[in-house]
Amino acid sequence: MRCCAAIQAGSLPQRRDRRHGSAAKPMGRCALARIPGPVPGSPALPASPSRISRYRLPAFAVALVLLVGVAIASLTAVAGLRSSNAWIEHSYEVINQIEVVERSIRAVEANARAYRLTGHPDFRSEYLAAAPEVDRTIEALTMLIRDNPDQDTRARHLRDIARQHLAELRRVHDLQEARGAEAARLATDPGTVLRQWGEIEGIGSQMRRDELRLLAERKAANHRQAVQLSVIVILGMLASGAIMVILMKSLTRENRRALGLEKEARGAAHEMALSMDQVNRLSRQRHELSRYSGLLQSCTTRDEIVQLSIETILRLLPGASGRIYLLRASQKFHDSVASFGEAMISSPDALLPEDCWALRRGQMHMLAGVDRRQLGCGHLDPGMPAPGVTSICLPLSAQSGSIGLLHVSAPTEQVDHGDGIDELIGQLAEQLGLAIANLQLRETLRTQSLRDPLTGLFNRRYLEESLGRELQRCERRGLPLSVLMLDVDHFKRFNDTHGHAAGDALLSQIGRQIEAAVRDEDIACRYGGEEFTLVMPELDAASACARAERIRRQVEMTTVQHLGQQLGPVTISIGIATFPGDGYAPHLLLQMADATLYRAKAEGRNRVLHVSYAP
Ligand SMILES: Nc1nc2c(ncn2[C@@H]2O[C@H](COP(=O)(O)OP(=O)(O)OP(=O)(O)O)[C@@H](O)[C@H]2O)c(=O)[nH]1
Repeated sequence: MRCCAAIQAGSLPQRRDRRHGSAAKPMGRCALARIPGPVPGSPALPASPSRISRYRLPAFAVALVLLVGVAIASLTAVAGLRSSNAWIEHSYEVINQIEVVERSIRAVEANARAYRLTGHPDFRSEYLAAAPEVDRTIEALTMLIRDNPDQDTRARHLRDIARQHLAELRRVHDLQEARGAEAARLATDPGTVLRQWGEIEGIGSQMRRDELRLLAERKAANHRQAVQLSVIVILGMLASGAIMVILMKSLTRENRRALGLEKEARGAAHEMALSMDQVNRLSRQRHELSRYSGLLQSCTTRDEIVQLSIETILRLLPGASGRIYLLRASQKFHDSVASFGEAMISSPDALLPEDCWALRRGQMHMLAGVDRRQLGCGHLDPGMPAPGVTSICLPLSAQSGSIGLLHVSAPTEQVDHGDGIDELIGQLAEQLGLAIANLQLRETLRTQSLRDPLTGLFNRRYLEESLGRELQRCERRGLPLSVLMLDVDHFKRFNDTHGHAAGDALLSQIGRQIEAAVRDEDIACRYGGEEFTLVMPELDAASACARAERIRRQVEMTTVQHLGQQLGPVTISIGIATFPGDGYAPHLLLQMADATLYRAKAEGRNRVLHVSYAP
């Protein structure tokens, strides 16, 4: 498994480009092996929290303090305004009260004078009623301005003058009551009255002016306070508003960043899950391939290898179909030795190497059904691959070169899954090629160890192995078996006359003649030297004699071509022993055939002899 447990930033394994077998685009084969980068399409995020965020709390505190300050300042200013308004009202009250005092003195003065001039009792009543009012209004004025020492002094002075004036009026009134209007008029001192009245007016004016000055000052102070309050409120609101705006912006940015991170985390989790699936699938596939490798070691026949390979291919690609081809001995055609699955793309039973790009180039050739511009192999149906089907041709190679072809077709979505299944099938093909090549090599070696190199016939070892087996088989089935011993007559003389090489050529030719004369089930061997043995299962002595005679005649009629010379002809002698009449065991039959051969030699050579010892 290519996946690693540790997380590595951004390094993904490369997927092979299946169409050309080269490394290409990155794939998420190893999900654990990555920390996902920013999710595509997500807004660019700040790498770290904004600098403002660390001042956010103090900024909130400052904004809060500002708001509280503004509130306190506003309350204080409002209280100040209320107080200043009260003083303004107070000034108006004082001014008004001064007017009231002056009016009350004038009323007393006017009624007293009217009574003196007319003697009408109504004026007298008015005078008597108005006189006490003066004291009350002056007392009220004194109460209003008692906090202002200057005004208080003036008020007291005004009260004294007013009392003196009222006392003068009273004196004149009392005189009028006692001695008549004329006496009162004569007793009136206009100078004193005018002076007192002038003083009263003067004090009143002075008090009014002073109060008007105070009123102006209080109005100005009131205005200042109102302006200050406005400034404080505006500045406070602006400052706290600005802080709030900055904080809002910071929070919005932070929120956006958090949303981005969350989206990124969701994307990463999703990718991780997909990658885990891929890792598991890859692990299963690797396991299948390693199981295949293990079992392949134990396969002893080509059929087992082919069967195991097909089973593994179908485990890796459950919907696949295809064929396995092996190169014929003629080295020309590749014959199909097995097919599997329900063929999605048909390929013939035999094909020439020129028909397949994979065989020509010695590497995988893949065709995806969607792209018809790709080079298609000649052995596939025209118009193939079909849409949605991918065709993969993989050469089976060994050290000696190409020995066959694996053709697999499968649904494109299975092949194009991003987990390198084509690579796995490629590895399987490599192992399949090597396994078949090994098997072929083993068979060749085995054949070589059982064959005589000069004649191509089986050797004596194989004879001993197979004679016992064939004898048992015939015995079980109650059938005869004949053993023929053949020996070239006067071979030493032939050797001596024509040379050892000519002797070899003769032995080789006799071997070919014997091979051509026997049936498939017969076993033709070179027993040693110029001696041959034929095991003929299911053949009785008479039939064996007939066949032996045919061989003898063929050899007798044949000459050997050696170094441009026609040599021979030679003759052979043949001794025959037959089961069950001449023996029950392999070595007994061989001994009997050998003994008969020697007897044939002794009787004159160039003959076939069977001596029946049966009772
Ligand atoms: N060229 C050649 N000669 C062989 C080979 N093996 C054995 N010989 C020779 O075969 C000859 C056998 O001679 P003999 O056993 O005397 O038999 P013969 O000369 O055939 O006489 P008869 O069997 O009695 O007819 C010997 O000279 C061996 O050297 C071989 O592989 N090649």
